[in-house]
Amino acid sequence: MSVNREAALRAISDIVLPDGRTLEKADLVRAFTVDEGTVRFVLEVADAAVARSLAPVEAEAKRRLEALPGVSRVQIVMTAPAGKQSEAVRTSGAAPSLQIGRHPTGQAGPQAIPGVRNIVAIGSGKGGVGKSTVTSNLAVALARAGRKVGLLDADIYGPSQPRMMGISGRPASPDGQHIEPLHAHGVTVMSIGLMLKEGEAVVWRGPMLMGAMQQMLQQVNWGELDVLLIDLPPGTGDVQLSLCQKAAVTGAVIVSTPQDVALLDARRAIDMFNKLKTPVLGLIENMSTYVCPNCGHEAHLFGHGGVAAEAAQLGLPFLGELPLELDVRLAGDSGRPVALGEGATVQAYARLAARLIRDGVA
Ligand SMILES: Nc1ncnc2c1ncn2[C@@H]1O[C@H](COP(=O)(O)OP(=O)(O)OP(=O)(O)O)[C@@H](O)[C@H]1O
Repeated sequence: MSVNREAALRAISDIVLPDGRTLEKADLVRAFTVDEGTVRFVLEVADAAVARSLAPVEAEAKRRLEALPGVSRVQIVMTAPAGKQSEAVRTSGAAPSLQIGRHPTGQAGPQAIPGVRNIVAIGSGKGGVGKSTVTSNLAVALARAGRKVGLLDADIYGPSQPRMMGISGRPASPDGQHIEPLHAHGVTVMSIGLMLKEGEAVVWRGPMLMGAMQQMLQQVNWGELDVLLIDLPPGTGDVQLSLCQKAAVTGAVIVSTPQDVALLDARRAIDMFNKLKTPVLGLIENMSTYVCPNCGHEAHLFGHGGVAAEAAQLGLPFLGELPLELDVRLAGDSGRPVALGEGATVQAYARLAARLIRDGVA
């Protein structure tokens, strides 16, 4: 049996603070989530002294929540709002170094981003299958097809879009509240990697990731977009969860190589999106065929057709296959995605872009 979010929130709402207000009245609870028996939330406090005075409140909240049937774990993070982070406080992970903005705030449900017509998440079960490469090239192909495209690099554990799209430098925030995205190859780009010190995000836990994702979605000046592509980290973790909880995601595209092991992980990713009630728009086979640049011989290094077969079995659209080609990697490494040029791979990306436009999701 699992407890629902509202019941869990209700259980702590009337805890009385030292100043006589209830927890609900004081509005200190942020990013309250219940996930398979784990309750997590942030107690946002003014400074370290207030945090100390609230220790009994934290203990009481933990006690009450742990007493609820179906709750196996309670994680409470006490932290100061942005701008007060140096005085802070005690957290179960490091505070986000997005110095502008705020910690995660309560939100009724998934929200649209003003001006953004579609949000398409690009995911994969396994790392290294080419998800970021596909995202950058698809973004360029959609821009070449005349669409207004945004690209959010949410791969906090290995943000590669700055390199692939050829952008660098910390994005500006003239008002201290909103982040100005960068622009490259006709695409509006933001990477969480540009806002972090190296290695920082790896210690973050659920609430911190959630806050950072919320900022990337809602505080970046995305402008008018036909589609915002989101390059997710591989696997099925807190970023995916935060995204689908915070943003009205149009759907997810899954990238896989044809290998069985990659497909197995892709199935897990699909299962996660199904659980999060995010439609899966289809599957893409990357590194499908290798054409020798010298003799033109075709080889299938990772097998071929496995993703199409998997899509058919799952009753999902197969969106297309993309060849394994040296130029793809070289272009990615040089910051100029291969889709900016001409040739067979470029046409494959153009077909993929046309398909998403035709399906009304880009
Ligand atoms: N079709 C392709 N042909 C040649 N090289 C490719 C192709 N797709 C991806 N690569 C290369 O494979 C490597 C991994 O690709 P990429 O970083 O896009 O994968 P990923 O799934 O996003 O990985 P991560 O798990 O790190 O997020 C990169 O060096 C990239 O240039």
